[in-house]
Amino acid sequence: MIKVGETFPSGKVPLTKQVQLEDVFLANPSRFDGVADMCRLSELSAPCLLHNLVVRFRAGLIYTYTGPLLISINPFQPIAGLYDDSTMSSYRGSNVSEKDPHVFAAAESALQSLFRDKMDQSIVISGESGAGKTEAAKSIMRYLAFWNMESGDGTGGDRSSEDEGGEKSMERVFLQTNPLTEAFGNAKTIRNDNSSRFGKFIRIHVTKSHRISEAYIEHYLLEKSRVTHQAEGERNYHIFYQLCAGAGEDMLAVLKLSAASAHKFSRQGKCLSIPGVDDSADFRTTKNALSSVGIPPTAQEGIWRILAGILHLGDIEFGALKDGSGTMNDGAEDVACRVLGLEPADARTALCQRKIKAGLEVLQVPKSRMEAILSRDAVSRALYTRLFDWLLERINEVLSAQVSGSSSSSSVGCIGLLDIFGFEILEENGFEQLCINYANEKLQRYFNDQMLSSEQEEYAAEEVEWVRVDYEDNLSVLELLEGKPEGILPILDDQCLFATATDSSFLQVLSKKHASSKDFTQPKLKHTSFLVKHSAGSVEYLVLGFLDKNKDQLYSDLTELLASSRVSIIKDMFSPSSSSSSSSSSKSRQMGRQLGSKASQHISVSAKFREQLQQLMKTLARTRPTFVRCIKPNAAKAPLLLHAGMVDHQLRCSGVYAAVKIAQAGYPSRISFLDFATRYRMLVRGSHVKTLEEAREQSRSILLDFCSDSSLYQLGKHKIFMKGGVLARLEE
Ligand SMILES: Nc1ncnc2c1ncn2[C@@H]1O[C@H](COP(=O)(O)OP(=O)(O)OP(=O)(O)O)[C@@H](O)[C@H]1O
Repeated sequence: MIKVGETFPSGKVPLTKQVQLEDVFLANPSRFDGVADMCRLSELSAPCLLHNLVVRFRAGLIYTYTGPLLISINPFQPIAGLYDDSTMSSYRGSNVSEKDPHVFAAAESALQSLFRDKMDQSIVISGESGAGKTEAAKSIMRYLAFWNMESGDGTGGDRSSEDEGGEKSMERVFLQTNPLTEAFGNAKTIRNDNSSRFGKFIRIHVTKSHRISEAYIEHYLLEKSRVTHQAEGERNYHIFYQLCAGAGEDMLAVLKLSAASAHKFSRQGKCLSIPGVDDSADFRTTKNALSSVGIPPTAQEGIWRILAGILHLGDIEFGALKDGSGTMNDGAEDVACRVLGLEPADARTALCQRKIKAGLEVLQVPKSRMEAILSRDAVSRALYTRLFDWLLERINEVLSAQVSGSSSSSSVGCIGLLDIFGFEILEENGFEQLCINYANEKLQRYFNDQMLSSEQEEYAAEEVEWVRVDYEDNLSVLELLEGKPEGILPILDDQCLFATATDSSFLQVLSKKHASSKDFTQPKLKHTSFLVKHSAGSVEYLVLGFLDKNKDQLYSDLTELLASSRVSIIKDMFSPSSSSSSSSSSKSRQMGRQLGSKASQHISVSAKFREQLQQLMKTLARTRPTFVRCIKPNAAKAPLLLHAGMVDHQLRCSGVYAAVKIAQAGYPSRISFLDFATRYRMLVRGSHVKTLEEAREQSRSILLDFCSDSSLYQLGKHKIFMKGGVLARLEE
C-alpha cells in the first residue's frame, strides 16, 4: 500500500496565493488521475502541481514532465518493472513524447537529438542529498550501454565475440565503473545510506553505429575529512568496511587487519553496518570491478595496503611529554609502517618532529601532541585522496582506450552526464558544505539561464506577446560567494597567503566587507560562524578549519616519507617525478585537459574547484541540456511516503514552478520565416521567397490555411514560435 503522509502542507511553507492543497482536491474532479506533463494542467498554482505529483506518486508513477524538465520523486523502494530490459527496449528509438516520462526517455531524447542535430548533449541531474541523483545517473548509464548492446546492426554480435575473445566490451567496463566509484567515493551519511561524497561529470562519446567509443569521468572535491572523522550515525567510505568484512584470513593477516569495529577511523560514527548491505559480498563485487578495469593484482595489493595502512594510522595513540611535545606510545605505528612499507624510525621523526631551517642549518623541532595528531590525519587523508585520484585515472585510461579501432574521431558527439553532490544543510556546516552549496548555486544559475531567462529574453527580442514570469534569481548570492575580489572564496584564498592569518581573522574580514550584504549575516554574540542566505535556505557555516582545509598542504617531510615507501603504488603517488597524472595515457590526459583538470598544480582547494566549475559551465554551454530534477519526498528515507511541504520547498527553490509556467505559456518550436516558407511552400503552391518580408508573408498564409487556431503560434521579427504539435501536424 502506498502511504502518502502530510499531503496537506501545515502552512509552514507558504503556497502560492495561500491556496491550501485541500481546496485543490475539492475543486478537482475526484477521478482526476494526474497528467504526465504538468504543462497540460489548466491551473498552474503550486497546490495544483503538487496535487498532480501526489496523485501520480500514489499510483507508483515517480516521473513527471514539466515541459522539457523531468521531475523524479524518490520512492525509496524498488518499483516492479520500472527499469527492466523490456522497459528499456520500449524506449529505444521511440517517439519519446508519446511515452511515459522516464529517465530512459531523457537518455533516448538526448541520443536522438545528438544524432539529429549533431550537437553535444548534456543531462544535468540535480536535487538534494538522497533525492535519487546517483540512481538516476546509473539508470541512464545502463540505458546508454544497453542501447549499444541491443543495436540491430550487428553490434551485439561484435560484443559477444569480443567477450569470447577475452576482451571486455566497452559497455561492460563502463558499467563496472559504478561499483568502484561507489565503493571508494560513497559513504553512509545521516541523509543517505549511499551518499556520493564527490561530484562527477561523465562524458560519453557515441559513434555512428550507436556504440560508446570512449568515456571520461571528471571528478570534483572528494570529501577528505570523512577519512579521519565521521559524525555519529555515519560511516567512513564503504571500501573500508568491505575490506574488513570481505578480505580472507590470509589477506587480513598480511594487512594485520581486524574487524571494522577495532579501528578508530572506521568506528567513530558508531555505525558499522547498513541494513540490507552485505559488505563482504560488495567486496567481491569491488574486486571483480577492479579486475574488469584492468587493475593488476600487484596494484590491487597496493590498494589494500593503503586502506589498511590508513586504518592502522588511525589507531596510533600520541602521548605528551613533559615539555608538551608529542610521542607515540603504543607501537601501533610499527604495524602501520610495515603495511605501508615505511621505516618506523622515519615515520616517527616525520610525524612527531618538524624541520626548520635556521640559516644553513636544518633543525628538528618537536611537534606538540596535537600537531602530531594533525600530521597523522593529514597523511591519512592524503593517502586516500591520492588513491582516489589514481583510481579515477586508471578508470579513465581504460575508458578512453577500450574499443579497439574506435576513437573520438569516429564519435558523432558526446553526452555529458552530471551527477553532483546535492545542496547540504547539516547540524554543523564547514568548508566542504560551502563548496558543495556553491556548486549547487552555479547549477541553479545555469538552470535559470537556460529555462527561465534566455527563453523569456528571446520572446522579448522577437517582440512576441508575452507576460513576463518572475522568478528568484541567485546572482547576488553567487556574487557573495565568488565575486572578485571580495567574495567569500576569493577572500579565503587571500587570507591563506598570509602566514599570520587565522580562521577568526578570515571571519573578521568577511564581516567587515559584507556587513551590508542582504545574503550575509554574522550571528550576534558568535565569533565563530557566518550565515549565507542560499537559494535553498539559510546555512550557518562554522569557520573552524577553513584556512587549513583550503590550503590543504602536506608538509614536505610527510610527502618525502610517503615517497620513500617500499610499496610501489604509494611511492609513485608521492614522488615528484612520477605523479599519478604523469603515468596516465596521453588520450586520457588529453580528455582531462579538455575539462581543465589541474591535478599536478598546487593551488588552493577552492581555487581549483572554482576553476573546475568554470570549465564545467563552459562545457555545458556547448551542449543542449536536459534537466532531471530529483526530489526527496521525506527525510526518514521511508518507502513511498511523501511530505507535501518538503516537496513544495524543493520545487519552489529550484525554480520548477516558474519553469512550468514558462513552458506552458511558451512556444517550444521555433523556426525562421525563410526555413518555414521554403519547407512548407508546397502546401500553398507558394513561390521561392528571397526577402525576409516575402518569407514572413508566405509563412503567415501557410499558417492561416493549415492552423486554424491562431493561439497556437505567434510571428516574431525573424521567426515563427509554435506550440507543441503544430509542426508535427504540418509534417503530416
Ligand atoms: N528510482 C529509485 N527507485 C528506488 N529507490 C531509489 C530510487 N532512487 C533512489 N532510490 C533510493 O534512494 C537512495 C538514495 O538515492 P541516491 O544515492 O541516488 O541519492 P543522491 O541524490 O545521489 O544522494 P547524494 O547526493 O547523497 O549522493 C538509494 O540508495 C536508493 O535506496
